[in-house]
Amino acid sequence: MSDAHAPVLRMESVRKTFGETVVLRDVDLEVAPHTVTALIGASGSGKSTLLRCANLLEDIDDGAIWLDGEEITDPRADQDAVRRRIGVVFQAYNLFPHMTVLENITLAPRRVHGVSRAEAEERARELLERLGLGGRAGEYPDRLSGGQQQRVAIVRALAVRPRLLLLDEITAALDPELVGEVLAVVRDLKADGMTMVLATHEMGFARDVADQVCFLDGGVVLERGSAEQIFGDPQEERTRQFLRRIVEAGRL
Ligand SMILES: Nc1ncnc2c1ncn2[C@@H]1O[C@H](COP(=O)(O)OP(=O)(O)OP(=O)(O)O)[C@@H](O)[C@H]1O
Repeated sequence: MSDAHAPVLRMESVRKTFGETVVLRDVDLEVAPHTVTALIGASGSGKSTLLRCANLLEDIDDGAIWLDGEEITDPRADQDAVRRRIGVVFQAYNLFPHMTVLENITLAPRRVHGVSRAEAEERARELLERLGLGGRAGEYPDRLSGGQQQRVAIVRALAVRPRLLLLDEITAALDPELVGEVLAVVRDLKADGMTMVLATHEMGFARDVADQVCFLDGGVVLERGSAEQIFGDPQEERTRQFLRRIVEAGRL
């Protein structure tokens, strides 16, 4: 697509069921280039499933999804090629314990993208430096803190130069004092213009960093808007209730 303003990701009327359970219903989403979309909502509201559908890790039951104007849910779409354009970071870092940081990061560029070892290592070292991990390339993951491991997982996702980055609760497994360093990385990536969709329980962070906030409730995007609007002037009672509970829990 040549239109610089066309959505990077678009979902239309997406429905996802697991057996009898409808997990996403009629989900519409548009993610503009160089923006951050935060998915918020109670546990089980469908945030992770939405991200997994966007990356084709889950098949959808109805609706359609486009990446850069190409319908990726079209059965003729090359799913592997689509996944190569989307970086994903999960709550669990999923680093290979028997590989060094550098090997973890260069695996996909070399094996999947056919990048030469020299080029893959150069890019990896550049990213490690940028994310404050210069000097860690030769370490094994278990020698790193949770926050450092998660930053390595982010570097690994960035190493293939993704068009879109999906971040699923990337701070959920971290000790509170390590959360900040990972969120700082997301802020930096936003400043660099990376397009991101993130599911998060870190409301303060969502309010600060997101251009668009979607509140999910029972698999429906019940309310969406700017961070200012959703956190400052929510229209739906369910959104107000959710945010009230967050405030009461001292998490906003
Ligand atoms: N593979 C699966 N099989 C059956 N049900 C599933 C599966 N994955 C998710 N679900 C169900 O789908 C619903 C939405 O789950 P999902 O993980 O997307 O929610 P979430 O908003 O990301 O929750 P959390 O904030 O706890 O991560 C839940 O009811 C969950 O039990």
